[in-house]
Amino acid sequence: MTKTAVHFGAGNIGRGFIGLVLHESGYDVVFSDVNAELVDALNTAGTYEVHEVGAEAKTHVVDRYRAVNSAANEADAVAAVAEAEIITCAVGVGILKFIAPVIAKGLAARSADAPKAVVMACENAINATDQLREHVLEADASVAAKAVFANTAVDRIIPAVDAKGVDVVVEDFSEWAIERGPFAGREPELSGAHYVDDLSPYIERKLFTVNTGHATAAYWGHLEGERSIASALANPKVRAEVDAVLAETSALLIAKYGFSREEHQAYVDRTIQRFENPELPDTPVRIGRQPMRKLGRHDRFVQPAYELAEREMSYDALLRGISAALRFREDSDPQSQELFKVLTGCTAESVLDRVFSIDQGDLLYDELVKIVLAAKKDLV
Ligand SMILES: NC(=O)c1ccc[n+]([C@@H]2O[C@H](COP(=O)([O-])OP(=O)(O)OC[C@H]3O[C@@H](n4cnc5c(N)ncnc54)[C@H](O)[C@@H]3O)[C@@H](O)[C@H]2O)c1
Ligand SMILES: O=P(O)(O)OC[C@@H](O)[C@@H](O)[C@H](O)[C@H](O)CO
Repeated sequence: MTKTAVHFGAGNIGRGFIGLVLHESGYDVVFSDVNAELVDALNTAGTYEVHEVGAEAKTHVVDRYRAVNSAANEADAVAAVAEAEIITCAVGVGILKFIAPVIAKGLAARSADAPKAVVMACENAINATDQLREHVLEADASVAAKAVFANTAVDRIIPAVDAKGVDVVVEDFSEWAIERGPFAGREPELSGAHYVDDLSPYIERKLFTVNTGHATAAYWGHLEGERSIASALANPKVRAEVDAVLAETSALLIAKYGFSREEHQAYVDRTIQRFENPELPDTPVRIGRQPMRKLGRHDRFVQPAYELAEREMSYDALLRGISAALRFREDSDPQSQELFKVLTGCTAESVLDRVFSIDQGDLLYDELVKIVLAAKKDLV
Protein backbone atom coordinates (compact mmCIF):
# COMPACT_ATOMS: atom_id res chain seq x y z
CA MET A 1 0.00 0.00 0.00
CA THR A 2 1.25 3.50 -0.83
CA LYS A 3 2.50 5.49 2.16
CA THR A 4 2.46 9.27 1.84
CA ALA A 5 4.18 12.11 3.64
CA VAL A 6 3.70 15.85 3.30
CA HIS A 7 6.74 18.06 3.79
CA PHE A 8 6.26 21.84 4.20
CA GLY A 9 9.22 23.84 2.83
CA ALA A 10 10.88 22.40 -0.29
CA GLY A 11 14.09 24.32 0.41
CA ASN A 12 17.61 23.08 1.13
CA ILE A 13 16.94 20.82 4.10
CA GLY A 14 13.50 19.87 2.77
CA ARG A 15 14.86 18.45 -0.48
CA GLY A 16 18.35 17.53 0.68
CA PHE A 17 17.53 15.69 3.89
CA ILE A 18 13.92 15.29 5.11
CA GLY A 19 12.42 14.67 1.66
CA LEU A 20 15.27 12.27 0.89
CA VAL A 21 14.82 10.27 4.13
CA LEU A 22 11.06 10.05 3.58
CA HIS A 23 11.61 8.94 -0.02
CA GLU A 24 14.20 6.33 0.95
CA SER A 25 11.85 5.07 3.68
CA GLY A 26 9.22 4.24 1.06
CA TYR A 27 6.98 7.32 1.28
CA ASP A 28 5.55 9.19 -1.69
CA VAL A 29 6.30 12.78 -0.78
CA VAL A 30 4.15 15.86 -1.34
CA PHE A 31 6.24 19.03 -1.00
CA SER A 32 4.18 22.03 0.04
CA ASP A 33 5.79 25.43 -0.56
CA VAL A 34 4.77 29.02 -1.25
CA ASN A 35 7.47 29.64 -3.86
CA ALA A 36 5.56 29.19 -7.13
CA GLU A 37 8.73 28.99 -9.23
CA LEU A 38 10.17 26.22 -7.05
CA VAL A 39 6.88 24.28 -7.02
CA ASP A 40 6.67 24.45 -10.81
CA ALA A 41 10.34 23.51 -11.24
CA LEU A 42 9.92 20.46 -8.99
CA ASN A 43 6.79 19.30 -10.83
CA THR A 44 8.38 19.84 -14.24
CA ALA A 45 11.57 17.99 -13.28
CA GLY A 46 9.75 14.96 -11.83
CA THR A 47 13.01 13.85 -10.17
CA TYR A 48 15.84 15.66 -8.44
CA GLU A 49 19.34 14.71 -7.33
CA VAL A 50 20.97 15.02 -3.93
CA HIS A 51 24.75 15.24 -4.40
CA GLU A 52 26.72 14.34 -1.28
CA VAL A 53 30.19 15.87 -1.11
CA GLY A 54 32.97 14.66 1.18
CA ALA A 55 34.76 11.37 1.77
CA GLU A 56 31.56 9.30 1.42
CA ALA A 57 30.33 11.20 -1.65
CA LYS A 58 27.44 9.70 -3.60
CA THR A 59 24.35 10.85 -5.51
CA HIS A 60 20.75 9.98 -4.63
CA VAL A 61 17.83 10.38 -7.02
CA VAL A 62 14.46 11.36 -5.53
CA ASP A 63 11.29 10.58 -7.48
CA ARG A 64 7.70 9.61 -6.52
CA TYR A 65 7.02 13.16 -5.33
CA ARG A 66 4.85 16.09 -6.33
CA ALA A 67 4.78 19.68 -5.19
CA VAL A 68 1.81 21.86 -4.24
CA ASN A 69 1.59 25.60 -3.79
CA SER A 70 -0.05 26.13 -0.42
CA ALA A 71 -0.31 29.92 -0.96
CA ALA A 72 -2.12 29.75 -4.29
CA ASN A 73 -3.97 26.44 -3.73
CA GLU A 74 -4.29 25.87 -0.01
CA ALA A 75 -6.94 23.18 -0.60
CA ASP A 76 -4.30 20.96 -2.33
CA ALA A 77 -2.08 21.10 0.74
CA VAL A 78 -5.03 20.50 3.09
CA ALA A 79 -6.12 17.45 1.06
CA ALA A 80 -2.56 16.07 1.10
CA VAL A 81 -2.33 16.45 4.91
CA ALA A 82 -5.70 14.71 5.30
CA GLU A 83 -4.29 11.60 3.56
CA ALA A 84 -0.70 11.55 4.87
CA GLU A 85 0.89 9.26 7.45
CA ILE A 86 3.67 11.75 8.18
CA ILE A 87 3.73 15.56 8.11
CA THR A 88 7.09 17.32 8.44
CA CYS A 89 8.30 20.85 7.92
CA ALA A 90 11.54 22.81 7.51
CA VAL A 91 10.35 26.34 6.81
CA GLY A 92 12.11 28.36 9.53
CA VAL A 93 10.82 28.60 13.07
CA GLY A 94 9.15 31.99 12.45
CA ILE A 95 6.99 30.46 9.70
CA LEU A 96 5.45 27.70 11.84
CA LYS A 97 2.45 29.91 12.66
CA PHE A 98 1.66 30.26 8.96
CA ILE A 99 1.68 26.54 8.10
CA ALA A 100 -0.20 25.56 11.29
CA PRO A 101 -3.70 26.52 10.04
CA VAL A 102 -3.14 24.43 6.88
CA ILE A 103 -2.08 21.44 8.98
CA ALA A 104 -5.06 21.96 11.32
CA LYS A 105 -7.50 21.97 8.39
CA GLY A 106 -5.89 18.82 6.97
CA LEU A 107 -6.06 17.01 10.32
CA ALA A 108 -9.70 18.07 10.74
CA ALA A 109 -10.47 16.57 7.32
CA ARG A 110 -8.99 13.16 8.25
CA SER A 111 -11.54 10.43 8.67
CA ALA A 112 -12.31 9.65 12.30
CA ASP A 113 -11.00 6.06 12.06
CA ALA A 114 -7.70 6.97 10.27
CA PRO A 115 -4.54 6.22 12.26
CA LYS A 116 -3.02 9.28 13.93
CA ALA A 117 -0.77 11.33 11.65
CA VAL A 118 2.81 11.93 12.79
CA VAL A 119 3.77 15.63 12.86
CA MET A 120 7.44 16.64 13.21
CA ALA A 121 9.04 20.08 12.82
CA CYS A 122 12.64 19.92 11.58
CA GLU A 123 13.87 23.41 12.47
CA ASN A 124 16.93 24.73 14.30
CA ALA A 125 15.19 25.45 17.58
CA ILE A 126 14.58 23.72 20.88
CA ASN A 127 11.23 21.88 20.82
CA ALA A 128 10.05 23.38 17.53
CA THR A 129 7.32 20.72 17.24
CA ASP A 130 5.84 21.87 20.55
CA GLN A 131 5.63 25.38 19.07
CA LEU A 132 4.00 24.02 15.91
CA ARG A 133 1.54 21.97 17.99
CA GLU A 134 0.52 25.08 19.94
CA HIS A 135 -0.16 26.96 16.71
CA VAL A 136 -2.09 24.00 15.25
CA LEU A 137 -4.26 23.72 18.36
CA GLU A 138 -4.80 27.49 18.43
CA ALA A 139 -6.19 27.11 14.91
CA ASP A 140 -8.39 24.11 15.85
CA ALA A 141 -8.19 22.54 19.28
CA SER A 142 -10.39 19.64 18.18
CA VAL A 143 -7.58 18.04 16.11
CA ALA A 144 -5.40 17.23 19.15
CA ALA A 145 -6.32 13.54 19.07
CA LYS A 146 -5.71 13.17 15.34
CA ALA A 147 -1.92 13.42 15.45
CA VAL A 148 1.20 12.44 17.35
CA PHE A 149 3.53 15.45 17.70
CA ALA A 150 7.23 14.63 18.19
CA ASN A 151 10.19 16.97 18.65
CA THR A 152 13.29 16.34 16.57
CA ALA A 153 16.89 17.50 16.04
CA VAL A 154 18.11 17.60 12.43
CA ASP A 155 21.70 18.01 11.37
CA ARG A 156 23.04 18.21 7.84
CA ILE A 157 24.80 21.21 6.33
CA ILE A 158 23.05 22.15 3.09
CA PRO A 159 24.16 25.36 1.40
CA ALA A 160 21.83 27.37 -0.80
CA VAL A 161 22.12 26.32 -4.42
CA ASP A 162 21.28 27.91 -7.75
CA ALA A 163 17.79 29.33 -7.28
CA LYS A 164 16.63 27.97 -10.64
CA GLY A 165 17.64 24.34 -10.09
CA VAL A 166 16.02 21.63 -7.99
CA ASP A 167 19.12 19.48 -7.30
CA VAL A 168 20.92 20.02 -4.00
CA VAL A 169 24.49 19.69 -2.73
CA VAL A 170 24.79 18.29 0.79
CA GLU A 171 27.56 17.15 3.09
CA ASP A 172 27.99 13.38 3.55
CA PHE A 173 27.17 13.66 7.30
CA SER A 174 23.62 13.63 8.63
CA GLU A 175 21.78 13.02 11.89
CA TRP A 176 18.04 13.09 12.61
CA ALA A 177 17.14 12.36 16.24
CA ILE A 178 13.45 12.05 17.13
CA GLU A 179 11.92 11.80 20.60
CA ARG A 180 10.43 8.35 21.14
CA GLY A 181 7.94 9.08 23.94
CA PRO A 182 4.98 10.48 21.98
CA PHE A 183 4.75 7.36 19.77
CA ALA A 184 3.87 4.90 22.56
CA GLY A 185 5.79 2.15 20.75
CA ARG A 186 4.45 2.93 17.25
CA GLU A 187 7.27 5.01 15.82
CA PRO A 188 7.53 4.86 12.01
CA GLU A 189 10.66 3.33 10.49
CA LEU A 190 12.70 6.08 8.89
CA SER A 191 16.03 5.10 7.39
CA GLY A 192 18.58 7.69 8.47
CA ALA A 193 16.67 8.77 11.60
CA HIS A 194 16.97 7.41 15.15
CA TYR A 195 14.67 7.58 18.14
CA VAL A 196 15.85 8.71 21.57
CA ASP A 197 14.22 8.71 25.00
CA ASP A 198 15.39 12.22 25.89
CA LEU A 199 15.90 14.67 23.03
CA SER A 200 17.34 17.54 25.12
CA PRO A 201 21.00 16.42 25.07
CA TYR A 202 20.79 15.84 21.31
CA ILE A 203 19.14 19.12 20.32
CA GLU A 204 21.24 21.22 22.72
CA ARG A 205 24.51 19.53 21.75
CA LYS A 206 23.63 20.16 18.10
CA LEU A 207 22.39 23.74 18.50
CA PHE A 208 25.16 24.86 20.88
CA THR A 209 27.99 23.15 19.00
CA VAL A 210 27.12 23.04 15.28
CA ASN A 211 24.98 26.18 15.18
CA THR A 212 26.84 28.26 17.80
CA GLY A 213 30.18 27.36 16.16
CA HIS A 214 28.79 27.98 12.69
CA ALA A 215 27.31 31.39 13.62
CA THR A 216 30.56 32.40 15.30
CA ALA A 217 32.51 31.49 12.14
CA ALA A 218 29.96 33.35 10.01
CA TYR A 219 29.85 36.62 11.98
CA TRP A 220 33.60 36.88 12.58
CA GLY A 221 34.24 35.61 9.04
CA HIS A 222 31.92 38.23 7.56
CA LEU A 223 33.70 41.01 9.50
CA GLU A 224 37.01 39.67 8.19
CA GLY A 225 35.71 39.71 4.59
CA GLU A 226 35.77 35.91 4.22
CA ARG A 227 33.53 34.62 1.41
CA SER A 228 33.17 30.99 2.49
CA ILE A 229 32.84 29.14 5.78
CA ALA A 230 35.86 26.98 4.88
CA SER A 231 38.02 30.10 4.34
CA ALA A 232 36.65 31.67 7.54
CA LEU A 233 37.84 28.60 9.46
CA ALA A 234 41.29 28.96 7.86
CA ASN A 235 41.53 32.56 9.16
CA PRO A 236 43.42 32.34 12.51
CA LYS A 237 41.38 35.15 14.11
CA VAL A 238 38.07 33.50 13.21
CA ARG A 239 39.32 30.06 14.16
CA ALA A 240 40.41 31.32 17.59
CA GLU A 241 36.88 32.71 18.21
CA VAL A 242 35.26 29.44 17.07
CA ASP A 243 37.57 27.41 19.33
CA ALA A 244 36.90 29.75 22.27
CA VAL A 245 33.12 29.68 21.86
CA LEU A 246 33.08 25.90 21.55
CA ALA A 247 35.26 25.54 24.65
CA GLU A 248 32.54 27.44 26.55
CA THR A 249 29.56 25.52 25.16
CA SER A 250 31.48 22.25 25.62
CA ALA A 251 32.00 23.05 29.30
CA LEU A 252 28.27 23.74 29.63
CA LEU A 253 27.13 20.59 27.78
CA ILE A 254 29.54 18.36 29.72
CA ALA A 255 28.41 19.88 33.04
CA LYS A 256 24.73 19.69 32.14
CA TYR A 257 24.48 16.32 30.40
CA GLY A 258 27.53 14.42 31.63
CA PHE A 259 28.98 13.70 28.16
CA SER A 260 32.47 12.23 28.57
CA ARG A 261 35.22 14.70 27.62
CA GLU A 262 36.56 12.33 24.92
CA GLU A 263 33.14 11.70 23.41
CA HIS A 264 32.30 15.40 23.35
CA GLN A 265 35.70 16.42 21.96
CA ALA A 266 35.22 13.91 19.12
CA TYR A 267 31.84 15.57 18.38
CA VAL A 268 33.47 19.03 18.35
CA ASP A 269 36.38 17.87 16.16
CA ARG A 270 34.00 16.31 13.64
CA THR A 271 31.92 19.50 13.61
CA ILE A 272 35.01 21.60 12.78
CA GLN A 273 35.96 19.15 10.01
CA ARG A 274 32.45 19.53 8.61
CA PHE A 275 32.79 23.34 8.57
CA GLU A 276 36.16 22.96 6.83
CA ASN A 277 34.80 20.75 4.03
CA PRO A 278 36.25 22.56 0.98
CA GLU A 279 33.68 21.00 -1.34
CA LEU A 280 30.73 22.56 0.48
CA PRO A 281 29.96 25.95 -1.11
CA ASP A 282 28.65 27.53 2.10
CA THR A 283 28.88 31.19 3.05
CA PRO A 284 28.88 33.51 6.09
CA VAL A 285 25.84 35.17 4.49
CA ARG A 286 23.73 31.97 4.66
CA ILE A 287 24.97 30.94 8.07
CA GLY A 288 24.57 34.46 9.47
CA ARG A 289 21.06 34.88 8.00
CA GLN A 290 18.37 36.33 10.27
CA PRO A 291 20.69 37.66 12.99
CA MET A 292 17.77 38.82 15.16
CA ARG A 293 16.47 35.23 15.38
CA LYS A 294 19.95 34.00 16.21
CA LEU A 295 20.30 36.60 18.98
CA GLY A 296 17.01 35.52 20.58
CA ARG A 297 16.87 34.61 24.25
CA HIS A 298 16.68 30.84 23.63
CA ASP A 299 18.88 30.60 20.56
CA ARG A 300 22.54 29.66 19.97
CA PHE A 301 24.32 32.55 21.76
CA VAL A 302 22.19 33.89 24.59
CA GLN A 303 20.79 30.60 25.91
CA PRO A 304 24.21 28.96 26.52
CA ALA A 305 25.65 32.26 27.83
CA TYR A 306 22.74 32.53 30.25
CA GLU A 307 23.16 28.94 31.47
CA LEU A 308 26.91 29.43 31.88
CA ALA A 309 26.29 32.62 33.87
CA GLU A 310 23.89 30.71 36.13
CA ARG A 311 26.65 28.18 36.77
CA GLU A 312 29.26 30.93 37.28
CA MET A 313 31.25 29.59 34.33
CA SER A 314 32.96 31.64 31.60
CA TYR A 315 30.97 32.97 28.60
CA ASP A 316 33.25 35.74 27.28
CA ALA A 317 33.59 34.27 23.78
CA LEU A 318 29.80 33.96 23.50
CA LEU A 319 29.49 37.66 24.38
CA ARG A 320 32.12 38.49 21.74
CA GLY A 321 30.11 36.40 19.24
CA ILE A 322 27.03 38.44 20.12
CA SER A 323 28.93 41.66 19.49
CA ALA A 324 30.08 40.33 16.08
CA ALA A 325 26.47 39.32 15.25
CA LEU A 326 25.27 42.85 16.06
CA ARG A 327 27.68 44.13 13.37
CA PHE A 328 26.42 41.74 10.63
CA ARG A 329 25.47 44.08 7.76
CA GLU A 330 24.23 42.30 4.67
CA ASP A 331 22.06 43.92 1.99
CA SER A 332 20.44 40.62 0.98
CA ASP A 333 19.26 39.87 4.53
CA PRO A 334 16.14 41.81 5.64
CA GLN A 335 16.76 41.02 9.33
CA SER A 336 20.27 42.44 9.13
CA GLN A 337 18.70 45.69 7.80
CA GLU A 338 16.09 45.64 10.56
CA LEU A 339 18.75 45.00 13.20
CA PHE A 340 20.68 48.01 11.93
CA LYS A 341 17.56 50.17 12.17
CA VAL A 342 16.80 48.98 15.70
CA LEU A 343 20.41 49.50 16.80
CA THR A 344 20.67 52.98 15.36
CA GLY A 345 17.12 54.12 16.14
CA CYS A 346 16.34 52.70 19.59
CA THR A 347 17.74 53.04 23.08
CA ALA A 348 19.95 50.22 24.37
CA GLU A 349 17.14 49.23 26.75
CA SER A 350 14.73 48.92 23.87
CA VAL A 351 17.27 46.84 21.88
CA LEU A 352 17.55 44.46 24.86
CA ASP A 353 13.79 44.03 24.80
CA ARG A 354 13.27 43.81 21.03
CA VAL A 355 16.28 41.70 20.05
CA PHE A 356 17.17 39.63 23.11
CA SER A 357 13.84 39.63 25.03
CA ILE A 358 15.81 40.29 28.22
CA ASP A 359 14.39 42.51 30.97
CA GLN A 360 16.22 44.83 33.33
CA GLY A 361 17.48 42.88 36.33
CA ASP A 362 17.90 39.62 34.34
CA LEU A 363 21.24 37.89 34.29
CA LEU A 364 23.36 39.25 31.40
CA TYR A 365 21.29 42.46 31.18
CA ASP A 366 24.08 44.85 32.17
CA GLU A 367 26.71 43.09 30.05
CA LEU A 368 24.45 43.09 27.01
CA VAL A 369 23.64 46.78 27.45
CA LYS A 370 27.40 47.53 27.31
CA ILE A 371 27.78 45.41 24.15
CA VAL A 372 24.81 47.10 22.51
CA LEU A 373 26.10 50.58 23.41
CA ALA A 374 29.50 49.75 21.89
CA ALA A 375 27.83 48.44 18.70
CA LYS A 376 25.64 51.56 18.48
CA LYS A 377 28.74 53.74 18.76
CA ASP A 378 30.50 51.82 15.98
CA LEU A 379 27.52 51.90 13.64
CA VAL A 380 26.75 55.62 13.69
N1 LIG B 1 20.19 24.23 5.39
C1 LIG B 1 20.66 23.64 6.45
O1 LIG B 1 21.88 23.35 6.54
C2 LIG B 1 19.75 23.29 7.61
C3 LIG B 1 20.12 22.20 8.43
C4 LIG B 1 19.33 21.87 9.53
C5 LIG B 1 18.18 22.61 9.79
N2 LIG B 1 17.85 23.65 8.98
C6 LIG B 1 16.62 24.37 9.32
O2 LIG B 1 15.62 24.04 8.35
C7 LIG B 1 14.78 25.17 8.13
C8 LIG B 1 14.80 25.51 6.65
O3 LIG B 1 16.13 25.83 6.28
P1 LIG B 1 16.61 25.78 4.75
O4 LIG B 1 18.08 25.98 4.76
O5 LIG B 1 16.05 24.59 4.07
O6 LIG B 1 15.89 27.12 4.21
P2 LIG B 1 15.32 27.40 2.77
O7 LIG B 1 15.09 28.86 2.70
O8 LIG B 1 16.19 26.75 1.74
O9 LIG B 1 13.91 26.63 2.75
C9 LIG B 1 12.75 27.08 3.37
C10 LIG B 1 11.59 26.84 2.41
O10 LIG B 1 10.37 27.12 3.11
C11 LIG B 1 9.50 27.72 2.16
N3 LIG B 1 8.41 28.41 2.86
C12 LIG B 1 8.41 29.65 3.42
N4 LIG B 1 7.18 29.93 3.93
C13 LIG B 1 6.42 28.83 3.70
C14 LIG B 1 5.06 28.50 3.98
N5 LIG B 1 4.25 29.36 4.62
N6 LIG B 1 4.59 27.28 3.61
C15 LIG B 1 5.41 26.40 2.97
N7 LIG B 1 6.70 26.66 2.67
C16 LIG B 1 7.20 27.86 3.03
C17 LIG B 1 10.40 28.64 1.35
O11 LIG B 1 9.78 29.04 0.14
C18 LIG B 1 11.62 27.75 1.18
O12 LIG B 1 11.52 26.98 -0.01
C19 LIG B 1 15.30 26.28 9.05
O13 LIG B 1 14.60 26.23 10.27
C20 LIG B 1 16.74 25.87 9.27
O14 LIG B 1 17.25 26.37 10.47
C21 LIG B 1 18.60 24.00 7.89
O1 LIG C 1 19.54 27.39 9.64
P1 LIG C 1 19.95 28.50 10.61
O2 LIG C 1 19.78 29.84 9.99
O3 LIG C 1 19.32 28.34 11.93
O4 LIG C 1 21.51 28.30 10.86
C1 LIG C 1 22.42 28.34 9.78
C2 LIG C 1 23.29 27.09 9.77
O5 LIG C 1 24.07 27.08 10.95
C3 LIG C 1 22.43 25.82 9.71
O6 LIG C 1 21.53 25.84 8.64
C4 LIG C 1 23.34 24.57 9.62
O7 LIG C 1 23.84 24.43 8.33
C5 LIG C 1 22.55 23.34 10.00
O8 LIG C 1 21.88 23.53 11.21
C6 LIG C 1 23.42 22.11 10.07
O9 LIG C 1 22.66 21.05 10.54
